Amino acid sequence: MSHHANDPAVEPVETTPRRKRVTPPSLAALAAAGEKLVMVTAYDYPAAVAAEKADVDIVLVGDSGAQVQLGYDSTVPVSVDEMLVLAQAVRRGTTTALVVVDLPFGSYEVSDEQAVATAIRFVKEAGADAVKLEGGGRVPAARIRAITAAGIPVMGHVGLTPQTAVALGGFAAQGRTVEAARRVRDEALAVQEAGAFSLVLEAIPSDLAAAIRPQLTIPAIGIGAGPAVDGQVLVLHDLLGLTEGRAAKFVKRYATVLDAMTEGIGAYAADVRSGAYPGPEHGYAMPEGVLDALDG
Ligand SMILES: Nc1nc(=O)c2c([nH]1)NC[C@@H]1CN(c3ccc(C(=O)N[C@@H](CCC(=O)O)C(=O)O)cc3)CN21
Ligand SMILES: CC(C)C(=O)C(=O)O
Ligand SMILES: [Mg+2]
Repeated sequence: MSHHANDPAVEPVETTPRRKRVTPPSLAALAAAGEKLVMVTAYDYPAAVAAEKADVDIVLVGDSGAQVQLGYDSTVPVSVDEMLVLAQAVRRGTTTALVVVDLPFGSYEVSDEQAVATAIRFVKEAGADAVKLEGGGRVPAARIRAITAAGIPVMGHVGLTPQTAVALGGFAAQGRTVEAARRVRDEALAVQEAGAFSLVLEAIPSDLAAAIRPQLTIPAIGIGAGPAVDGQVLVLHDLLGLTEGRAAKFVKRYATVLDAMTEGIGAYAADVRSGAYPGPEHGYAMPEGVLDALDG
C-alpha cells in the first residue's frame, strides 16, 4: 500500500486511519508526553492480530511462551528455533506495534558474538524490531552494548529475572532489602548506560520503582512494579484467563478465555455425541441424477 502512495495510477485503498509504526523514539516521545505505554505478550498470529486491533504499543514475544504456549514448566528450556516460530507468527499479525522478542536462556550469555548472532537471527528470520534480554550485571550490560552497536534496539529487564530465578531464590519479589534495592537500581542504571531504549522492571516494591524512575531517561515498563512507571506489561494468557492455577500477585484477569474455550469445545463434543451436529445446513447437496447414475 505505502509503496503506491505517490503513484497516481493506483487508487488508494480505503482503510480506517492507521497510526504510524511504533518505534523506540516514538515510544520515548509518548512517555515524555505522559502517555502510559501498553505492552502485552503474544505468541501466535491471532493474539498478535487482537493486540494490534486493541492498539497496544508493544507486543512482546516473551520467553514466558515456553510455559503458557508450549507447556514447559519454566522459561529455561525454550530454544532459539522455537522462539523464532512464535516470533514469525506474531510478526505476520502485527502492523504498527513494536515487536520485541525475548532472547531465550543460553542464547546470549556465552559471548558478545553469540548475543549479536542470536539477535540478528530474530531480526532477519522473524522481522523483530527489537530484542529483550534479562539482567543488568556486567555480562548482560556488555551484551546490550554489543547488540545495540550492531544496530538492533535492546530492551532491558531487571528485578525478577525468571531465567535466573533459581539463583535469585525462586519467583520472589526483588529489592526488598537495602542491598537488594541498591542492586536493582544499579542494574537499571547499567542497562540504561549500556544503551537500552527501554527496560522492564519486574516484581519489585512500587516505592522502589518510584525511586528508580526519576533516575532514568528511558521508559520503564512495569510488571509487578506499581503505577509509578511509564507503562505496564502482562502475560497475555494471564490477563485473558488462559492460565490455570494461582497467578502471581501482579496479575489482573480481564477475561475468562480458558473457560470459554472449554465451553465451546464441550458444546461441540456434546453435539457430535447427540447427533445434533452436523445439521442439514452443514452438508453438501448432490446435484440431481448423480446418485441414480452411481451404480449404473
Ligand atoms: N503465566 C506467566 N506469567 C508471568 O508473568 C510469567 C510467566 N508465566 N513465566 C515467566 C515469568 C515467571 N514470572 C513469575 C512467576 C511467578 C511469580 C509469583 O508467583 N510470584 C509470587 C512471589 C511472591 C514473593 O515471594 O515475593 C507472587 O505471589 O506474586 C511471579 C512472576 C513472570 N513470568
Ligand atoms: C513478563 C515479560 C516481561 C516477559 O519477559 C515474558 O513474558 O517473557
Ligand atoms: Mg521473558
